[in-house]
Amino acid sequence: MEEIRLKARAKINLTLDVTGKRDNGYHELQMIMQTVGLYDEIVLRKIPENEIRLESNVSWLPADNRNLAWRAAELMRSTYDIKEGVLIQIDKRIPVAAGLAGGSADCAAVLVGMNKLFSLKLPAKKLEELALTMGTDIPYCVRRGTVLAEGVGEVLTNIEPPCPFCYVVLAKLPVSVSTAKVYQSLKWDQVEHHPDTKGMLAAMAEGDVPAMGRLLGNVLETVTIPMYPKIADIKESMLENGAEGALMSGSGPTVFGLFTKQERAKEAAKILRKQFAMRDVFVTQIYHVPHGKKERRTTDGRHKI
Ligand SMILES: C[C@](O)(CO)[C@H](O)COP(=O)(O)OP(=O)(O)OC[C@H]1O[C@@H](n2ccc(N)nc2=O)[C@H](O)[C@@H]1O
Ligand SMILES: Nc1ncnc2c1ncn2[C@@H]1O[C@H](COP(=O)(O)OP(=O)(O)OP(=O)(O)O)[C@@H](O)[C@H]1O
Repeated sequence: MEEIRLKARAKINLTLDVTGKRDNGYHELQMIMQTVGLYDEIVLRKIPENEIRLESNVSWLPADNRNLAWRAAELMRSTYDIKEGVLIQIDKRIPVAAGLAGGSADCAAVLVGMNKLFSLKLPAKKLEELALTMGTDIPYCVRRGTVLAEGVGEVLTNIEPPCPFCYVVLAKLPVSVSTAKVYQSLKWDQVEHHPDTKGMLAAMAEGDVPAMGRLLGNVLETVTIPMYPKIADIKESMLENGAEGALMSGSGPTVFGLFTKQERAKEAAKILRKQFAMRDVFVTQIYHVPHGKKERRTTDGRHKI
């Protein structure tokens, strides 16, 4: 196999609670994470030169070891003594520094892709371990689906049945948020409203999207909304325009809304684009990871996952 094509999908946090802080500054989390349909497309290709090359459609995105996708390829090459080089092409669609784990998703996809491209046959658990050395969201991005994430984000429990299907509108203000700064500014022991994680798990088990909408919660909103009050206005607009619930994802600034009807989601997206002069508004949906899905070959011999 010379080339592999991958979809690196974005995540949303249906709940995000902080329950403590470790001596090293990292926070103890309890969050329900969910993959959505929006993805970056990544092609990995073997090249004869003993190096990693990275190209993307975003001119200002770093193409060296500052890029998490580059780092993933390098980690696999050095750990497993791979002599061949790799070209990474990223067609970026997930907004950057948005709370959607775009960089983490690219990184995870490259780990999965290198494992296949070089027939390393590493189990998913090993890929999740390698992922954690590069970022706390990355093990989840290797796993994907509906997952309860605890610890600093790396203790993962699959949730069965997964989140019920619904439409998701993502709306990102044209500002970038630093995850590190948000956590540094969080007064975790003064947070008054913690999300009801158990309640959310029960609502998901019932397949009750309206109840899920009422139970969405993210304590990082207490930091990011005062920085960008328009986030609260976007949430309100989503609710006025038919969302069952709306919440900031991760450290923000992206707001997501859950919709049971595709038409209403499309209409809300149209209104949001206009009302807040936002370009980054997407209508997507809950993504379910296919169970036991076999690798598929495209007609030209490339692999798809
Ligand atoms: C906000 C979330 O996206 C929710 O899913 C994640 O918790 C953040 O995941 P991430 O972007 O992969 O974060 P990392 O790259 O591991 O860490 C960025 C910074 O966030 C802070 N951080 C991260 C995770 C955590 N449990 N506690 C923290 O305080 C640390 O200061 C760290 O320097
Ligand atoms: N492949 C990549 N795609 C996007 N950003 C990347 C990538 N590699 C490194 N980065 C850097 O990572 C930083 C955060 O980008 P990212 O899009 O992952 O943020 P995020 O969506 O807030 O992530 P999270 O939700 O995990 O906190 C940016 O400053 C960006 O320059």
